[in-house]
Amino acid sequence: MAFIQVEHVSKSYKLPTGNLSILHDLSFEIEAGEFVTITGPSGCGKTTLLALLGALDQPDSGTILVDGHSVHALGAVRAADYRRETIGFVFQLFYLLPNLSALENVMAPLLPYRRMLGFDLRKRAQELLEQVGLASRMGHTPARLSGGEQQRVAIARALINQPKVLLADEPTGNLDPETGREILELLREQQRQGKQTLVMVTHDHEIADIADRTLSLLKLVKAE
Ligand SMILES: Nc1ncnc2c1ncn2[C@@H]1O[C@H](COP(=O)(O)OP(=O)(O)OP(=O)(O)O)[C@@H](O)[C@H]1O
Repeated sequence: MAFIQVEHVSKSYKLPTGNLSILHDLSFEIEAGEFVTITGPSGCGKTTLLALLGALDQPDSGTILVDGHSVHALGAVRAADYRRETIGFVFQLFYLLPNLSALENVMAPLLPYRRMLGFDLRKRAQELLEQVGLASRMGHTPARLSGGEQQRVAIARALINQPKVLLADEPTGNLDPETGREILELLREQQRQGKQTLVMVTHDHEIADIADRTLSLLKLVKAE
């Protein structure tokens, strides 16, 4: 069985004017450890698909299995457990907490569970910041970091729970080309080391070219 199995998934959004149908009977598989990019025209549903894989939202119909577990119809608590245990998210706009230091941002997702963890959270966060090249910036708040450095913090944060799956939504979209390449290499290196499955939404064909595989979505948005 494939590590990620998406079968006959459809998704629409309810608007005051009616339903906006985005994904239609979508099926695909992703193997463990693969680096897959999702491409397609603006508005075709790439971010929506990533949200479904991360159980941030639910499909109208169809099934999504990740590592053998159904994730398409989880309640809020189990969805949060699934994300904490299995998923690391990296976003285009970083979404770091502005009043926290880099170190505190990396620790933040697991801070409420600190006493239940079988490891030293602060030590792991420090190690991750070292791995992403920010050993000397741990005490800085996001405002004192460049865009590339902020994305490095966000990558360390995504890795704090040692996720099996990394979901990245245009992680280089807000960076200049050179910094974007560095961030991509970093993500790739971390993914190889951690043997994670990496699913990345991107508009950048160069990124799609270095991925193991690309899923191209068509724009089939329909108002009903
Ligand atoms: N929560 C929501 N409620 C209503 N409509 C939404 C919602 N989220 C997304 N949409 C609409 O669904 C469509 C798909 O959005 P989505 O963000 O998944 O596309 P995308 O392919 O990631 O686009 P882009 O490349 O521009 O980021 C768009 O028309 C968007 O306006």
